[in-house]
Amino acid sequence: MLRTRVKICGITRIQDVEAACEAGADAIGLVFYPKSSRLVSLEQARSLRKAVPAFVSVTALFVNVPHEQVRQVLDTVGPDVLQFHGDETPDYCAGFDQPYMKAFRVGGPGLENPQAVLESCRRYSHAAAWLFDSYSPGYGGSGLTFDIGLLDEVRRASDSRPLVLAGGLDPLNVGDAVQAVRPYALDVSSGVEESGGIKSAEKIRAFMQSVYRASFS
Ligand SMILES: O=C(O)c1ccccc1NCC(=O)[C@H](O)[C@H](O)COP(=O)(O)O
Repeated sequence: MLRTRVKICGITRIQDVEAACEAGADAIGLVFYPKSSRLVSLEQARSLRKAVPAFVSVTALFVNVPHEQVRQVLDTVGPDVLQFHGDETPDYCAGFDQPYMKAFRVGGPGLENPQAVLESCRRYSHAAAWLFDSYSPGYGGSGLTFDIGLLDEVRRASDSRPLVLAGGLDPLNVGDAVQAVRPYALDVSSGVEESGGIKSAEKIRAFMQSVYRASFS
């Protein structure tokens, strides 16, 4: 059995890249959403990317940006995976010839029941993974949890993609979430932070320890 993979999202500082990688994170996320407290500039993103060791991947997160903006990040930063967290269409997401994750804001409009969640996901059949976050008036990184029962149909479906669980995870609740959902990976931001964009090495370590424990129990 493999340990559930972990992405630490919304990193803005080199020391947080180091803390995440030393604790065993599999991926880090860089946020290119202007309204986010975790927004990074292209220059910042390039420096952070260089600090990431081999075998740890880098995800670039966008919300409803023009195609050219994603291209610019691909060309200058070189992320491994794209994460679309807004209302991007399947054609748009597939248009970069790059692995991508589509985020679904579970419990929000059109995603209020398990069947609707599955139908929505199936539109993104080319996605490398489907990411499930809670609905919030902003687009994500809210620290809010959602009813994981809404993922029942997705978990049952035979054509499901790797499932990434997000939304309000922290060192205390992640163990139960892993055991209940058995996702491919977890994505966390607020739960390992001191404040917006400032991660806590201690919370990251505690989060990883909880994930290790739950993955093998
Ligand atoms: O982090 C942000 O500010 C953000 C802004 C807009 C869209 C998504 C954003 N973050 C996404 C994530 O950090 C994670 O994928 C996920 O939403 C978990 O966030 P959290 O509930 O804070 O752990």
